[in-house]
Amino acid sequence: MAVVPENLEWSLTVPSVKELVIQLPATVPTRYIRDEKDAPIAPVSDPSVCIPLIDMAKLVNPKDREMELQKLHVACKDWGIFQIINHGISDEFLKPGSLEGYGQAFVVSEDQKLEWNDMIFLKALPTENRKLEFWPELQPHKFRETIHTYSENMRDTTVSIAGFISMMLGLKAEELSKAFQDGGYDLRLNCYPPCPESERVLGIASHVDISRITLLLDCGDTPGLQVLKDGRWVSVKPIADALAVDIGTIMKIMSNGIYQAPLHRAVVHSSKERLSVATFCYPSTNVHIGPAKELIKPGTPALYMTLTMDDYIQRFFDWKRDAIPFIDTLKI
Ligand SMILES: O=C(O)CCC(=O)C(=O)O
Ligand SMILES: [Fe+2]
Repeated sequence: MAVVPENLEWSLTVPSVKELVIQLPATVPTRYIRDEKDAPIAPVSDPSVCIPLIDMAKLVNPKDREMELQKLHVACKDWGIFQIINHGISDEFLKPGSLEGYGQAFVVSEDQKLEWNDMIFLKALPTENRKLEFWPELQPHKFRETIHTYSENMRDTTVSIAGFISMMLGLKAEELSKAFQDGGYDLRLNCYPPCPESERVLGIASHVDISRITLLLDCGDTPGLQVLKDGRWVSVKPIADALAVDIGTIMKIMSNGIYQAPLHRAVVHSSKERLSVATFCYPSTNVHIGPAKELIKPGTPALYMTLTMDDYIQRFFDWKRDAIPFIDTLKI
């Protein structure tokens, strides 16, 4: 008898999408097909639906800083996602090489729709969190060193963004930066093989990240990421050397709902493979998650409960995905 996962911490094993594609199917197994009606996709020609672009060089330049900080604040409030350029990470580390992936997470029933995606999920920082038995050792060449340096670069970038965000929210910048410095960083390497029925499947179904902040790297120029804004799916156009910064549920709670944690998804292409790397930043386990105390005043009560990181993760694993959005289960 098949083992049925009790919660989202365990996942049923599913076939590899890449292996399926090798057989050159003309159609796709029904388990991947999603024909249900969804929000419309915004036309790419509409300039009002372009996700905000933040220049990190301007954030550190006293002459341009004030304006760019305002842009950042508005991006977090209105979108919860933006792209950053001039983040200082060398190009070499934005190309993590050819990544191979296998597996899917959160598959809890045999008839649940599957994603057109093979992925590898790794705990990267702090280094003692690494379970090296899951890390490829010899192939791809230099995988371990590359991921090590890559995750450290992602941490440094997240720490600077956190500093700027805390300034705009009126929080103590050093405290938040320190919390991000000591946080946990997990990597999800997504591989979306080409799909003969690309319009009828999803690479990643619509979701909100449960992290504090997620940095997303497109390894190439094939678009795939879409974010839901005002009832329409907006495509994020990959920009060379840019990273997308996505506000997760923890940051939305911390900001007491001032910042958005947007629904996003990944669509796939009919003839091109797409690779992306998501770096999820979490607080370390001893940190409490809740609205920042500076933001709770008479007239602006806490909208979300405060709980330990362990409780937060446990609640996520026990959450029933089809019921209410996860963040709503944490409302006071
Ligand atoms: O591939 C993408 O652009 C989206 C990835 C994503 O949302 C995730 O891994 O959580
Ligand atoms: Fe995501």
